[in-house]
Amino acid sequence: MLNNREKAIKRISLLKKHFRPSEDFNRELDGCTFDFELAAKVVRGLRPEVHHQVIELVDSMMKHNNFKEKSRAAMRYKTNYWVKKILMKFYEKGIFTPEKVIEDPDLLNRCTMGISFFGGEISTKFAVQIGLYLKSLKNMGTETHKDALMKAATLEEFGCFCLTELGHGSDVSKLETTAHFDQITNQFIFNSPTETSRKFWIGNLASTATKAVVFAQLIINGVRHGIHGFLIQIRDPETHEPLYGVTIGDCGDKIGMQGIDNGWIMFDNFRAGKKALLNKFADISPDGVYTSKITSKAKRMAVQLGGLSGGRIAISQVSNDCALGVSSGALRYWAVRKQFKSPKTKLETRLIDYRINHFRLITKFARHFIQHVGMSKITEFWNQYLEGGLGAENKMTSFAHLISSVAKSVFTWTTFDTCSESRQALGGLGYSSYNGFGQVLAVMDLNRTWEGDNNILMQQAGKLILQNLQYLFMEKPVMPTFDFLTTEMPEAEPYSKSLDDVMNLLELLTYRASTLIHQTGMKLNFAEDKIEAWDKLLAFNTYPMTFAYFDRFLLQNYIEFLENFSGDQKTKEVFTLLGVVYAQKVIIEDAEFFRDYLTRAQIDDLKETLMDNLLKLRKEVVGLSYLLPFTDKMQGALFKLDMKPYEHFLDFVERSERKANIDIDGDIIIPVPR
Ligand SMILES: Cc1cc2nc3c(=O)[nH]c(=O)nc-3n(C[C@H](O)[C@H](O)[C@H](O)COP(=O)(O)OP(=O)(O)OC[C@H]3O[C@@H](n4cnc5c(N)ncnc54)[C@H](O)[C@@H]3O)c2cc1C
Repeated sequence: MLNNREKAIKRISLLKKHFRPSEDFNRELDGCTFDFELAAKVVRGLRPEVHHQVIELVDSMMKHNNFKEKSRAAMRYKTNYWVKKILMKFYEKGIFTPEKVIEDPDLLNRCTMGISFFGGEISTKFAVQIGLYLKSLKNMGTETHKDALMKAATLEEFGCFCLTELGHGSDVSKLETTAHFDQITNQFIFNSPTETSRKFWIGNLASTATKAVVFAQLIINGVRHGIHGFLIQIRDPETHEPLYGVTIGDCGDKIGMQGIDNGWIMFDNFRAGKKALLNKFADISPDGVYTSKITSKAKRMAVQLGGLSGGRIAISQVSNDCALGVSSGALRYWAVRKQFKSPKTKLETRLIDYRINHFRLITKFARHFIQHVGMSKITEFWNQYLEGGLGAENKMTSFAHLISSVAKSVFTWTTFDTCSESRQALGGLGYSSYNGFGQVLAVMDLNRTWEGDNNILMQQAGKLILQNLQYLFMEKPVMPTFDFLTTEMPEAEPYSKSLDDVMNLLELLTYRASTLIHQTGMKLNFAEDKIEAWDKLLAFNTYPMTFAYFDRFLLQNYIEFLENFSGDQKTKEVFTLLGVVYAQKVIIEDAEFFRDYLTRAQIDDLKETLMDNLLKLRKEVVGLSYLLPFTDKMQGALFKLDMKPYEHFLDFVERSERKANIDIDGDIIIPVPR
């Protein structure tokens, strides 16, 4: 029988040819009480096998993680190079086919997001080409646009997704770009009437794309029909020059994502044929009459853009993976790094053995682990929604929007926070670019803004949560995950059950979610000026309610995961402990809410229990960090799986000195002026 250490070595050896672990690795893995192989199988099973295949294939293709020492131009060149190389390899190996990508662009989008640690730019470029451009052609286009779909899937044509303008990003109903239909020539005439109507921030636009999906106000005979999507050629396929009537520029330097060519575009009486309209949800008849089954402009826009929220699911996944990877790496480093002698043992203490550090990072690791399990359920919901087809009649539409919005907000906010704490956890060495934090923090920062700014998404999610309360009073069925809600607000009464039991913790989180939903609903209902009240209630009512709903959902889902786990008792205990720590921290952070249920003494006891639980987790957590599907090339220099941080870090530093003017993987020489 292999012990945990040997099982872990066997698994890592599959990814890494010569895995020679340090003594620290041996000690940490020997200390774990759970069954490594079983737990790894369970964690891996949370994702379709193709996710792992993609990571393993890309891992085998890369020489090094691309830590940046490159110019913007070199980064862009490398990004395009790798996107093409990786996709063609997927096709060659049969992991995907162009037809499969067209059929299920969300799957490729999520899989390629999973490789973001090889380079955030590479996965973002896939997201722009597949998750935005190809998917909008699929969702909004018809037979007419089939050819462009195939060219997008094979990368014969690169495209971009032009929604945001300089003046408006969140409120896209106010976009200013116009598309007048000219009935005489049967053409659309595109214009950017103001400076603020310039499409801005558009990925792939500055130098890559020849085609664009452009969102503009459709105007026929002076009548405005709202925002519609159009597919247009923007550059000459031979010369790559912008077409007549199109001006394209570069958005310039950014605080990250240098490998993505974000650009701006303006139109001056640019003409495109009638086929440019992506006409699944609206069309123009041969005699120039506008037709659409969806009568409301707002609904039409929501349906057109709705399917794109799959990008939010992918961002949620990649963010949480990143947080798990980074916090795991920091915990491994802490298991090696020592500072200060213990007055008791007279030996230097490992950073991971300080109790404050348990609180700093093990609590975060636990949350991201619970979110990791939650992600699998959220993806399941998303796939159910897609099965219903896009359109106003799909009953899952509102729920899909709710769950993707709140997941994206919570996962990206918690990830940014975890990355920042992990950077600090590495002390001064965390500031070296070879540990990847510059890139990671920049990307995770961006994830909070694009695909819908988190604050906007929280408002939209809040509205949809409250809709469920209304449904209950109207005796209509509620959305999935709202079974806990009733027309009665829970009575607040002293709670005497154990706070170290995951089911009891769920009970408390259920009271909290249910009470906050009722309280917010009531305040809005009784407000004289509902618009004013909505704005005022966001900070102390709607946001806390939305977080509370999601915290509860995550725990409920995690308990289902535990109930379905059929392995040994010890492994189950460790998994349970993660859930308990997650929920205890949530309750302590919102002790103010629980004051009607829990006395001050109970909260103080809970804090002690949490610290004791963290101590128990301390001996498991480094082993747990190896369960996750991360490969060595994804890790920063200090995070390597063999737990020899100084060796790897110095290797990076020395290589960088030797090759100060050479790209880290030795491919491009960047001339240094002498
Ligand atoms: C690197 C990068 C790449 C991008 N790529 C693309 C792309 O390929 N295609 C594309 O179309 N777009 C792209 N975007 C644009 C991105 O989607 C938008 O920036 C984003 O949706 C936010 O819009 P905004 O910048 O207009 O912010 P704003 O809407 O101006 O928001 C600014 C702040 O105001 C807050 N706010 C706004 N409205 C309200 C309100 N009602 N109540 C309270 N607070 C509010 C927001 O929460 C935010 O914090 C990209 C952006 C970046 C930075």
